[in-house]
This record gives sequence, C-alpha cells and structure tokens, in this order.
Amino acid sequence: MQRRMSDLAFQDYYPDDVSHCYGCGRLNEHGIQLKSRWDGEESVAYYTPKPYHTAVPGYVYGGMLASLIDCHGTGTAAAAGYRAEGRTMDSQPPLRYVTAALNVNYLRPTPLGDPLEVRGRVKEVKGRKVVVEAWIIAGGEVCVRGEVVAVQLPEAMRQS
Ligand SMILES: CCCCCCCCCCCCCC(=O)SCCNC(=O)CCNC(=O)[C@H](O)C(C)(C)COP(=O)(O)OP(=O)(O)OC[C@H]1O[C@@H](n2cnc3c(N)ncnc32)[C@H](O)[C@@H]1OP(=O)(O)O
Repeated sequence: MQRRMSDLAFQDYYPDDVSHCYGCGRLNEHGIQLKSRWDGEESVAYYTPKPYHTAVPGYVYGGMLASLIDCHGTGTAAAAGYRAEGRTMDSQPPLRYVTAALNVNYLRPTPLGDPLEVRGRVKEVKGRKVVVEAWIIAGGEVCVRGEVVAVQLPEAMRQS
C-alpha cells in the first residue's frame, strides 16, 4: 500500500546526503533509524532498545538514551524550522540542523525491553537556532529529561 505524505516522519524528509546519522539516518542499516512525528504541539517517537543496549543488566545504556534525545531533538528542530518558515519539509532549500549542545539528565533507571516513548517540545526558534526539550517515558514513568540546542549549518559548511 502506498504511504500517505502524513505518514512520513521528519527524518524521512532528510536528503540522502544527510541520512547516514547513527541515530536518525534512514540509510544507516546499523543505526537506530528513529522516526519522529508531530503529536499536537509535541513531537513523539518510539524505540525499543536491543538486548545489547545494556548498561547494568535489565537497564538501558545511557549513551543510547542520549542518542534518542539527540536525534528526536534535532528532528523536531528541523520540523520546527520549516514550520517557522511556513513551508513543508519537502520544500527547497533543505534545512540542515546539527547538534550544538546536548544536555541529558537520568532521573531513574530505564528498564530494558519496554518500548520507549520519546517526546519533545519546542522551547525557542531564533534565527538558525532551535531549542527543544525532550524526555523519555518507560512504563508510564519519565526516566530521562534532556535539552537539545540545534543550529542550522552555516551556508559555507553545506555540501549541497
Ligand atoms: C529535510 C530536513 C533536513 C534536515 C537535515 C538534518 C541533518 C542530519 C541530522 C543529523 C544530526 C544528528 C545529530 C548529530 O549527531 S550532529 C553531530 C554533532 N554536532 C556537530 O558536529 C556540530 C559541530 N558544531 C558546529 O558545526 C558549529 O558549532 C555549529 C554549526 C553547531 C554552530 O556554529 P555557528 O558558528 O554556526 O554558530 P553561531 O556562533 O553562529 O551561533 C548560532 C546560534 O547558536 C548558538 N549556539 C552555537 N553553539 C552553541 C552551543 N554549543 N550551545 C548553545 N548555543 C549554541 C549561538 O549562541 C547562536 O544563538 P544566539 O546567540 O543567536 O541565540
């Protein structure tokens, strides 16, 4: 069945040349391939870590959780950037956001095996910068809270 446009995740719009990120690149066969979408004023993504994403037995490795915050944050930033310009994510030119700063607070151990819900909310859109707060829910409890400062690459650093 053909997918409707509204089924596409933010990351599905990334051009091929920037679709190899370990966290969100749809062309990285070894990566997480995170898929983020709007859910009202928030954004949401789901991911179930693999058994080898272990910190201590039974709990998720913090670096994996940081990756989820990072790529959900940059994806949400990209979507917010297009929204702020009043255009769709398939319009030109593409906006290429990278992580300038990533802050992650681990509030309680995150159980391994449960599907994780990653949520985001845009705090600020200012020029080339978007600040997104993000959090991870497991079993109905918020386990992780973080913040991503995403900045559009300067023109000089863009390859295409
Ligand atoms: C269709 C969709 C397309 C999307 C494509 C997606 C691509 C793929 C996504 C995959 C990605 C996955 C994720 C990854 O893994 S991305 C990989 C990890 N990230 C990097 O390698 C980035 C390396 N850093 C840089 O390239 C530069 O430092 C950047 C470009 C980030 C900024 O250098 P630039 O010289 O351009 O910045 P500016 O001085 O003009 O400042 C501009 C604004 O930003 C604010 N600022 C700057 N730095 C920080 C900071 N550390 N904390 C807080 N704020 C910071 C600054 O105050 C100012 O705001 P304001 O003072 O005006 O308020």
